[in-house]
Amino acid sequence: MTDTVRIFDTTLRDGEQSPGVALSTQEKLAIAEQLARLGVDYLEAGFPQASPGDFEAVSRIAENIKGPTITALARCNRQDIEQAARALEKADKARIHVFIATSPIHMQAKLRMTPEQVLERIDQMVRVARMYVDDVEFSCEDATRSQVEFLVQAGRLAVDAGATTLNFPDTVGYTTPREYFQLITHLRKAIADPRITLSVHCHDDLGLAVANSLSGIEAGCRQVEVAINGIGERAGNASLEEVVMTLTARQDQYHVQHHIKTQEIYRASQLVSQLTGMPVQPNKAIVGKNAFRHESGIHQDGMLKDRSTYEILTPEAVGWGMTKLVLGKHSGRHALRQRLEELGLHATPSQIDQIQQRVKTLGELKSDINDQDLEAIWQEEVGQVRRSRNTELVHWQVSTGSHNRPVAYVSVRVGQEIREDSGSGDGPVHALFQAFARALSLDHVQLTSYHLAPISPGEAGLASVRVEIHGYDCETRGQAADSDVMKATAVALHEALAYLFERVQNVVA
Ligand SMILES: CC(=O)SCCNC(=O)CCNC(=O)[C@H](O)C(C)(C)COP(=O)(O)OP(=O)(O)OC[C@H]1O[C@@H](n2cnc3c(N)ncnc32)[C@H](O)[C@@H]1OP(=O)(O)O
Ligand SMILES: CC(C)C(=O)C(=O)O
Repeated sequence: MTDTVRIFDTTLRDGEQSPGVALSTQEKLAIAEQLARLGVDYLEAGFPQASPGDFEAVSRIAENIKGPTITALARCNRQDIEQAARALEKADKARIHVFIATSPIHMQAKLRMTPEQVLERIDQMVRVARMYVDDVEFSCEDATRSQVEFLVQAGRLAVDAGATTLNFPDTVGYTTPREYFQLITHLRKAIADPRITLSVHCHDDLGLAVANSLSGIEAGCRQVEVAINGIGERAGNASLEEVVMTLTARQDQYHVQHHIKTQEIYRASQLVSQLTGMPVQPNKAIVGKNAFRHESGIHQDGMLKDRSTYEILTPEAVGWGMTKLVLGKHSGRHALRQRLEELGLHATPSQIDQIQQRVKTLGELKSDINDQDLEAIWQEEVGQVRRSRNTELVHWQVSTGSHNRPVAYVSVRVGQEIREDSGSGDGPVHALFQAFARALSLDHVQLTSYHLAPISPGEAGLASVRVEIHGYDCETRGQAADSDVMKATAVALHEALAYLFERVQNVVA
């Protein structure tokens, strides 16, 4: 029998706890689709009790994403667990993940509970979770600063109450590989129940999250909790790509299998970076821009003679450099369909027509359309990051220069009605924002964030624009990609303001 480590992805839960990150439901669905394609075993979709938005996102993912077991986080209280169960109702495979802190500092200072009260709560709440699902994970938050015998007690109690996975997180990134190995080895022997999966969840405060996770696996954990690009609370979580590729490249050391389709890693990394607005550092292992680039002469000479002189992994293994056909303005539908299929992206004939128009327009500016360009276009035309169809951006125009104040004019269709207006501002983005706000009669709105990032290199490469708008007691976001930065800005502003407009209309109606 093969020994398999289950990959539990928490990009959409702990990953979204990264300061400055707030994903919309559509963006979470787009990431969840890619995580399913990647082959993660468990997909932690969120914390439904945290907000109505989180609840909606978990529910939509549970309903629409097939393959992984969809997981929702809950504190050890009845409301959180019931809310998680409601959000997971439509999932084919569901898990509730309940947690409570077990370290003296967390119990005393944060929970204000005695150890006995914590144990009682674990027993009660794991039982409540089991009333809703058969698959319950229990986590001892701050396990690595907890007393070992208390962890044993908590773990045994959770198992007796029905937990099927026990997770011992290094919540504050405090442990070291050797210490964690010893802790997990002790817990495995003391709890000794072959029906239970032990799990690790490591944070990167000391830069040891991946090393500690691998230590946990060596000590017998068969679930590892990770996030794409290592995003997460504070310094982040162990990165999925680093853990998975270490297990892959060093089979000789770890002797375990996993279910990840490694060729999907690079795409997942790009999508998460684009939608969260968190760039990947160039020297990041596996997915950084420089991860497979060789600069110095001696290295290049070695590479030309035999790639394995300086490459322990091939870029193709993680989905880099798979392009076989060069797409551009002369490409036809066949080539386009084939490339999309190679990338695992499905589109109907009419969607292919729309994508082809976008590819041709971009091809006028850029000689070869790479996979990142194509995926960004697909996401907008077919994928989950598609535009609202209730209002339509008909026309936009912006003018700026050294001697005139930027002015913008926009025209938007709302149902049968065409609404037009103009605006001026300190810069062209502000002018466009004003024009849209006036056209949609949105008086109390503020542009709180504007983020511009290149998607693909080169002068005419696609750029992604993300905006955040505050108004009417709500934060909305818009995102668009285009080689024309102002066009991407107009589409993103329209998307965010159209959402607010529809919300205000619904409230009034
Ligand atoms: C290690 C981790 O990553 S844990 C997950 C962290 N994720 C989040 O916090 C998600 C976002 N959080 C939120 O939206 C909010 O904190 C909410 C909705 C969950 C709770 O909001 P509030 O009710 O306003 O409480 P607040 O966040 O201020 O305090 C947390 C409360 O939960 C209690 N609590 C914390 N963890 C647990 C737990 N695992 N089980 C039971 N109670 C807990 C705290 O003791 C505190 O209780 P108190 O109000 O009686 O003092
Ligand atoms: C809820 C748990 C698993 C967690 O996120 C942590 O301890 O870091």
